[in-house]
Amino acid sequence: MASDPQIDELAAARRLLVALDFDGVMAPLVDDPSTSRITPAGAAALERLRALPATWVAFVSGRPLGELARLTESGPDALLVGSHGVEVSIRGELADVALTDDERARMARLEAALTELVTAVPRARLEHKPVGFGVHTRRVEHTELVAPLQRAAREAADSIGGFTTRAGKDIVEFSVRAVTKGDGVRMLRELLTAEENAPTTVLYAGDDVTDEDAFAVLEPGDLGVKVGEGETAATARVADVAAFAELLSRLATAREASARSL
Ligand SMILES: O=P(O)(O)OC[C@H]1O[C@H](O[C@H]2O[C@H](CO)[C@@H](O)[C@H](O)[C@H]2O)[C@H](O)[C@@H](O)[C@@H]1O
Repeated sequence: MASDPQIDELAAARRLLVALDFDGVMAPLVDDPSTSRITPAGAAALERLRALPATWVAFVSGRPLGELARLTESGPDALLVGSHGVEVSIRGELADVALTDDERARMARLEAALTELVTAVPRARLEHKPVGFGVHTRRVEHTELVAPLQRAAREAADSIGGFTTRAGKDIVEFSVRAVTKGDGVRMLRELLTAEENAPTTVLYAGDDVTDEDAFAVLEPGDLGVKVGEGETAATARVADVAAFAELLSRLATAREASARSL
């Protein structure tokens, strides 16, 4: 759990960026990724934080940017990082991720290989992303088929070459770009700084291995919160999505009090 002094320190930050992973942090994991939603408690806490002065909320996700915007019901002012740091959108301005001919060709080869592999495993699913693919296995009933599928998918990517592979929760992902969520958090700091809103403090929360890249770029005074189990460089931990919504609510209450006392 984040301690009260940790929350109070965040609440008193001059300019606070709250940067959040989506799946497994704001939205509970579900079988069908298109139905994921932020919990009502999490949404209420975010609304309170967004209403505060010098406070920004951003999402940093492995999801494609367009889908992230839809699922988070983001408006034109949103700060969004999608595709594990590759796609960045700040207040509707979208950094271009035009694929090179070589990247396009390698993706086409991998798509053909993964389609064949996934089709052979009942209830496995291939997710198409702007710069890669995800091989989903959450719904596979014959669990003994999962490891061989994931191994064959990795081998296919390795034999084509130039892919970054990430293991997530019931998913293996392949990207033609090596950019990380850490790059995404750095980019958010830079873009807000260019608007003269440089965050003095960052709260980052994540539940997966890919979030470790973001924890790694946090600076003294920032806070990393790991949601759930697993090794982490984050200095605070909560049990699950509900506990993290509770943390955000505590932060909103403390920051509202600190805003009133200014
Ligand atoms: O960085 P995140 O926001 O945590 O996104 C990571 C991946 O999330 C999605 O997959 C995961 O969530 C699904 C819905 O709960 C679940 O069915 C799946 O098993 C999880 O791996 C998403 O589909 C991926 O594109 C994201 O990279």
